[in-house]
Amino acid sequence: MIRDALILAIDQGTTSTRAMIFDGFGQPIASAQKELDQHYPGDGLVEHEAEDIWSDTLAVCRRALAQVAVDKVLAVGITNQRETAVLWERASGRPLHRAIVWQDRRGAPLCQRLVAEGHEEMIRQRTGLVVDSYFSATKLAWLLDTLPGAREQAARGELCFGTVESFLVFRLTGGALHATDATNAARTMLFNIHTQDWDDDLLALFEVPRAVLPRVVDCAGRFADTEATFFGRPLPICGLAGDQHAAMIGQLCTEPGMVKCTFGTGAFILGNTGATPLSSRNRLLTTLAYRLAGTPTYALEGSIFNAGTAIKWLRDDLGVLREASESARLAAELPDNGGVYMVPAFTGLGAPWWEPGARGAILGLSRASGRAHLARAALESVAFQTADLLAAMADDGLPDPPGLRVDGGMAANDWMLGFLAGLLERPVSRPACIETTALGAALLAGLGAGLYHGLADMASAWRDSRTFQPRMEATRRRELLAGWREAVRRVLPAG
Ligand SMILES: Nc1ncnc2c1ncn2[C@@H]1O[C@H](COP(=O)(O)OP(=O)(O)O)[C@@H](O)[C@H]1O
Ligand SMILES: O=P(O)(O)OC[C@H](O)CO
Repeated sequence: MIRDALILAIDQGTTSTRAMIFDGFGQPIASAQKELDQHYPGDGLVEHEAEDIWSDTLAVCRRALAQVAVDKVLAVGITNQRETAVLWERASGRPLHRAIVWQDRRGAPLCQRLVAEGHEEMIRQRTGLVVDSYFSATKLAWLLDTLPGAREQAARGELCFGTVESFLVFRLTGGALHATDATNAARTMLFNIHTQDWDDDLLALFEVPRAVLPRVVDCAGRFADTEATFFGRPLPICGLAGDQHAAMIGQLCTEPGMVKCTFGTGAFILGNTGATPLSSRNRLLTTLAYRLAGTPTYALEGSIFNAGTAIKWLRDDLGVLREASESARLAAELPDNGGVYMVPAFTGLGAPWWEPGARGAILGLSRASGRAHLARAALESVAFQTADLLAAMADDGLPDPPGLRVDGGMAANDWMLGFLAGLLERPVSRPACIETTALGAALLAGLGAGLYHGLADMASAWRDSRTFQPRMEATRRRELLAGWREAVRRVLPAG
């Protein structure tokens, strides 16, 4: 094995674009990052400039590659914010509209119609998803309905739809490859997770012509080379996965019952269910953990739409925090939460409520409440939502997880992880490399390039850095969870 080979991982996230270079042992060698501009053109609307996504990706890759010998780079792995929909011209590569971001709720009326018409159960059975505007299908339908002539052009094969990795692959290969991987496809609400193909009935329901859709590939393989002009020489693209699925790989959650949670803008908990797609009675999603050599491994997922956003909001909009990390110190200053709860439903509530109409609230304020209470309430809200989802997974039959593996920008917060361990009554482990999403993309690319011979061969890439043990009294836990449930009840629409 040539472990001195390097892998370039591209992690195109909601708030930033990163390029990281790893060695064959999963050690980070170089990185570069750029914040991505967010556009909020109206209530519940969230967009990104697809051209920014592209130019930022090129820029960070070049900056990271400048720190290493490019001839040692064996392969490229790409991972991405999922569900975000891009529609572009096949001939020119020009996007027809800003990318519609996963948090965007403009598809909600169409979702309501589909539910009213009785399609919910069929959609759930085939895609594993709850009917919600989070997924790409209603975003694509909106684009095809809104842009003049788009549906006809799409039917003639003149347009390409893709999630962000698909757009990047298209651009990086100079338009040679229009592909998506199975994990990203599984988030569109157009893909049948059992047949592993686009579903004709769903395409008919959303009036999406097959010609606009990318080819669906595995998460690892030799897909295509980047154009030589971008990085000085062609680099083979060998790994593709949605960011939460890449994090499953980066966290080495490769056995049934293993669970990871990534705390970024949102928070996403995935539990590996092996070869079996478990059907949830708690409105969790059935999704792919990954697909290798044509064989899907399934997962249950709970999606929290707003996690780090709450901290970012306190910092950028209210000016309550100077730095995101200050939230840990402030939370630790208080003996308890003082009865203050925050429900950060800025763009509705995700699993298990799926309530696009819910909006955020801060409850229980008194004259004694200060900025420390706000910081603590924001951090606690993320832990409460995580606890709700793990309880739902256990109820759905996921084997009892020994602990939780965490990563993402917010996993740097020791106070939150300690609180979470107490709430879950389980150890919470943070690996040495919390950039597990990028690591997962690199490992998949290494697998596709033949650097690793299988998942077991990658096991040494995961190293524990700190495990937070549960230390919370049972009565306290019960009181806190009761306070949280009451707060959620107050933001859910009546009835
Ligand atoms: N020490 C911290 N404590 C709490 N939240 C943090 C901390 N550091 C970063 N965050 C939050 O984490 C988010 C960034 O995480 P990241 O994984 O980079 O996000 P994404 O991949 O979704 O763009 C931001 O919303 C930020 O507010
Ligand atoms: O960009 P992130 O890391 O917040 O992840 C976004 C998710 O993939 C949305 O489903």
